[in-house]
Amino acid sequence: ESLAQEETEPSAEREQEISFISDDGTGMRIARTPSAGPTGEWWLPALDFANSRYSQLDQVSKENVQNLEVVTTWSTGINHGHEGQPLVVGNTMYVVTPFPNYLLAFDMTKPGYALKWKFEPHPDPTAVGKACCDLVNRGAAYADGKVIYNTLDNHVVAVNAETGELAWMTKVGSADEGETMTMAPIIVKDKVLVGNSGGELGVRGWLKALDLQTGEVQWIAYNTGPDEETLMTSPDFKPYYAKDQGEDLGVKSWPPEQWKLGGSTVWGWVSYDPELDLIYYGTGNPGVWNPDLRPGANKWSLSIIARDPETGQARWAYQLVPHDAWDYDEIMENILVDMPWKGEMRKLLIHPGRTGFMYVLDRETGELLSADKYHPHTNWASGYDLDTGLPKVNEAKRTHMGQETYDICPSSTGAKEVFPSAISPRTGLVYIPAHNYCMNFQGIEANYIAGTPYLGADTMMYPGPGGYLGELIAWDVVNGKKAWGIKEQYPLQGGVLATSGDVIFYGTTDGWFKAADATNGEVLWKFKVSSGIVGNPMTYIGPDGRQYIAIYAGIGGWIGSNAFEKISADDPTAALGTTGAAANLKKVTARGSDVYVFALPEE
Ligand SMILES: O=C(O)c1cc(C(=O)O)c2c(n1)C(=O)C(=O)c1cc(C(=O)O)[nH]c1-2
Repeated sequence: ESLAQEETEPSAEREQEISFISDDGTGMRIARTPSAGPTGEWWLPALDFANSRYSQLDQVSKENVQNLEVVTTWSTGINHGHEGQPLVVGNTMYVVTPFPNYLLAFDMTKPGYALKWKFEPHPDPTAVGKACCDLVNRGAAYADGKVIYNTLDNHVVAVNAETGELAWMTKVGSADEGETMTMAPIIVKDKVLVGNSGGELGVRGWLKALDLQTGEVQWIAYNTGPDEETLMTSPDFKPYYAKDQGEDLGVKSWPPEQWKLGGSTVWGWVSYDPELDLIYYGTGNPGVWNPDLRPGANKWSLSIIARDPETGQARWAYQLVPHDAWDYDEIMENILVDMPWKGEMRKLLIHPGRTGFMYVLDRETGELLSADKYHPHTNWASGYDLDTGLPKVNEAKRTHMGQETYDICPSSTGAKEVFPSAISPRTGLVYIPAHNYCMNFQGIEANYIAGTPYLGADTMMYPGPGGYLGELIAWDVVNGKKAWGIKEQYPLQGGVLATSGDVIFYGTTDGWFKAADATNGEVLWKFKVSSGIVGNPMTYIGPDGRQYIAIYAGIGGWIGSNAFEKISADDPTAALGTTGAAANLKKVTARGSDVYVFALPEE
């Protein structure tokens, strides 16, 4: 009896620390742990491990949001895409810039937020030529007195949050091989979790865990290759669907040796469920884009993988799209909530897919509970078979070598990009920053040369039907349908914040920062910032007890780089084929590098 007690104690202890944010109206609940920081601060990229981007702050509400004013602004001086979001720890705000990846610390107790220090990691400029999609960075995470983030040249850096001194730095990838890093780490207990970019250069995707204290690599989970290397050897590894079961699928689902160039990178978001003690992430496109050069399912590209953070061993894996023919990276955010589902409380994983489908899974088992089109023009598949977990592919839209396939929706840029959604337990809605593009796609020959583009496709993207390029879609999870949407002339390439004041914040690529009513989508306030927005809004309580809202203004990223002077609007294949979709961004915005902070007027 005493033995059993001992065994259950650690997890019981863990669970005691977990609190839940909930709302009686929807029955939705979101786990929060002390390691996500106190209410009013912002320690993790997505605020919490659930990737909810839902703040409990309510001083700014739908009744008063129209009074928001600028409190302070400053320029980071780096004119590339400002993705991600600041962190707030105590009275300090931390900002990571695009390459050369400065970390700036601002003293929020000083008027105008005086700079406390600037950390310069001096990344190797070789990485600049390897990044597919501008020189972006999606932010930092805080734990144990350290601010931790990735540099474009594949270093994970931990900086003393107080002094700005380097605590440790670990090189985890090789720019010579085409690897870069743009994603924001999360810190689970004593492990820092990071992933690589380079799916367009034939790299092999991975997730690595580093020791929070020393920066030493604890485990590496590749997303292609033998089970030994994908860490799928545990008896607890139980993929839900037959199609995902079997030995060494990360080798056998590829032509010989192709898995070594198989992409499936991790450049998006990682989630963690402290109760189940599992991490979740999505993987990118298989290398090479041309599907005829890699017959097979190409595991584990376009998959959602659940792992034990301690060992890295996989618990389940579900491939959303076998044998991708459209470059649909599925590194999108996985939002973890518990919710009544068909009369029963379920532990859900919500994944707004690049494919245009909203995937809802049971995150204990990896079972697909629903997959509904949230992008109305999605035509590469008609739906999903929930018994097999397979998409019902429209073969007329499957791309091939030497053959142009026309009018595929959505395009490779997806029905949404990496820019993250938010969820609100008060409304039961997921707020998705979506866009509306279709494409023509042709597979072509590709030769692998380490560290150079390895695409094997000509793509041309253009606006989808309807006369709009962006839409903030409020999606009713349980009923599997759109509740409402806010159409935007330009593509949405920034994240969303939801608050318990029932306000949704988001930014547009033409530089409008907007607040909308979370219940019905009425735009309540908007402010024109200096440059297009590709960052994610965040909120916190300042030293004076007031609620503040921060956002970056600085156009960039893949689609956003069409605003850069060097991209020719006359070349439809420039910016990886997106100029047809976004060339006119140049007319409405230009490069920027600003942080904006807003608040209600002082009483
Ligand atoms: O396959 C990859 O490794 C990889 C990496 C990245 C990146 O690191 O930013 C992007 C993409 N793919 C990609 O497909 C894509 O659409 C994209 C857009 C952006 C952006 O910041 O706007 N990055 C990336």
